[in-house]
Amino acid sequence: MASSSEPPPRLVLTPHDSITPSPGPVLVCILDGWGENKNKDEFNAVHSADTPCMDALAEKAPDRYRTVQAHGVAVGLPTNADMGNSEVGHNALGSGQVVDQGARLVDIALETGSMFESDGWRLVAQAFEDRTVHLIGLLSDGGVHSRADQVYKLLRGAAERGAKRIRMHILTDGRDVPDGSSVGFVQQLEGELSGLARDHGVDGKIASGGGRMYVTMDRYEADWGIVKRGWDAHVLGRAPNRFKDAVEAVKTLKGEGASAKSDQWLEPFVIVDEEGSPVGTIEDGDAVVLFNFRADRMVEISKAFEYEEFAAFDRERFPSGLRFVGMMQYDGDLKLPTNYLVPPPLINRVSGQYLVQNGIKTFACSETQKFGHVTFFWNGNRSGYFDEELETYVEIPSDNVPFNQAPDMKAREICEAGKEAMFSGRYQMVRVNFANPDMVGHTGDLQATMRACALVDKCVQELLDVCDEVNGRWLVTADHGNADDMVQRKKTGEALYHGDVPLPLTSHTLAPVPVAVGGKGLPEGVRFRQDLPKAGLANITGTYINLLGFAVPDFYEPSLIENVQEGK
Ligand SMILES: O=C(O)[C@H](O)COP(=O)(O)O
Ligand SMILES: [Mn+2]
Ligand SMILES: [Mn+2]
Repeated sequence: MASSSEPPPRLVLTPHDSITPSPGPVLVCILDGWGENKNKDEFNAVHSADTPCMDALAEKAPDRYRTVQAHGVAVGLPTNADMGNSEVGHNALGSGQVVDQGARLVDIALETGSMFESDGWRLVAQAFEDRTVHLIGLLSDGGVHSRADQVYKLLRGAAERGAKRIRMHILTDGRDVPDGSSVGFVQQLEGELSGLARDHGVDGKIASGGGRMYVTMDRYEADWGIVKRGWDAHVLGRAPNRFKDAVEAVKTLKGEGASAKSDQWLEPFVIVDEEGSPVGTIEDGDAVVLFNFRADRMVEISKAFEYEEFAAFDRERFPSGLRFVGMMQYDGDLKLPTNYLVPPPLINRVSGQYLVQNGIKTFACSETQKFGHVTFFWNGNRSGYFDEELETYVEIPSDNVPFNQAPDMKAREICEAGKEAMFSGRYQMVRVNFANPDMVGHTGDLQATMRACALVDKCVQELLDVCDEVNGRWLVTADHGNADDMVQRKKTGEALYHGDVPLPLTSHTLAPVPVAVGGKGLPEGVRFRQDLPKAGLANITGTYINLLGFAVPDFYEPSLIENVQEGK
């Protein structure tokens, strides 16, 4: 994450030797969470939905259709058991590079101990003697925003180095991990805290929490009310639900049977002592550590803790002298937060920098929930424009509802904006992201997700038609799987049921994702190379740079395409 204050590198694109500049715009279309899963039963919403456009891309032009890896080490994650996600996926799509991502960098900082020698850690350590250390974040082993094993190592590191009083503020998951798993994670954390009391005499307690989609972890300013609920619970010790015990809190708020709430949406709670006082409000001089490594859902809460001037909601009390750190610096341009434990991935010379330095005009659009994906993540975790003259970013406001209740989301509006941008003749590159397969997929609602996939397929067809009409070239792909598997499975692949109800899968998948290229403006001889069977998302950057008519910068992963009728 470099800052825009660095002198910009001089980045020159050279013409491709056989693919001429595109006569019309190059459309890059991201279907968020649309995997190509080999398991094609009724729980694969991509497969089960009516998707004539994507089906035809695969069937009618097989040498212009393939899949690429979107998970694990191919996108900079620690292991191939790690599913892909929007952050690492869009980083790769926008930068043409595979970099070690947050999850891996934190693992390394814990293994080598460098985390405990960082300036950020020294700041936290100032609170060990006579103040409280608060840890706030997503409690699960999803590995998308955080990992419980890293949190436990962090806790032990603090205890071994003299922390005396620790309070945990936990967001329950059920989105990157199965719904219902949060009780187990809370029990596990309680076990860790008991171990710290036994081995190091640490007074450690869970102090507050709530579901990640309802408390604290908003993103892209979709709904600041979510962050306020978190502030009230974590800092002020105020929530509509008060319990003496965190396991009881999560079990009760979740409820049972048909009216059970998803872990993602639990109401905020605080833990109180025998007298009814909150056990862990955040006070002057305390240390606060946000333990998520991923940025998007930590930016707003970071602003609430860091900015003295702050208007998004009334904080009522702003503790003074806080020792506030993030697991990482979440926004390099804003330098937010100022203090952090692990330096974030450095993603330099991203495609957006190349495009503006070569005068290419770009249009990027999505709805709020994915807006930062096609801008901030795409640009290597940089907020703002590289060049406002050459770039137009359009955000369509998302609804604030569970998306199975509105599975169309803003697909139609995004489609219209993309068409208009192509018709306008103002842009050489138009990129859009459709949020539906991912956001509806995360609800675990199979029918709604099928509807979402069918609508997105229609929108893609409309965009491709317009792209052809204006003599453009197009590339359709996705950032990771999600909608392609909507059920939890046994190791053998069979669906798991509770009684006769299938157990929903709300998380992403390990599936590869489709890539299709085409367009009236594309030379006939362009097709996918056969020699890159293990290609991943980072290979797509060079591919759209070729579609624009340029050669791929040397240090980027190679392009997926070749022109077998050179000069035509
Ligand atoms: O934050 C989320 O919504 C999920 O944890 C991951 O989804 P995304 O990576 O597609 O944003
Ligand atoms: Mn995504
Ligand atoms: Mn997702």
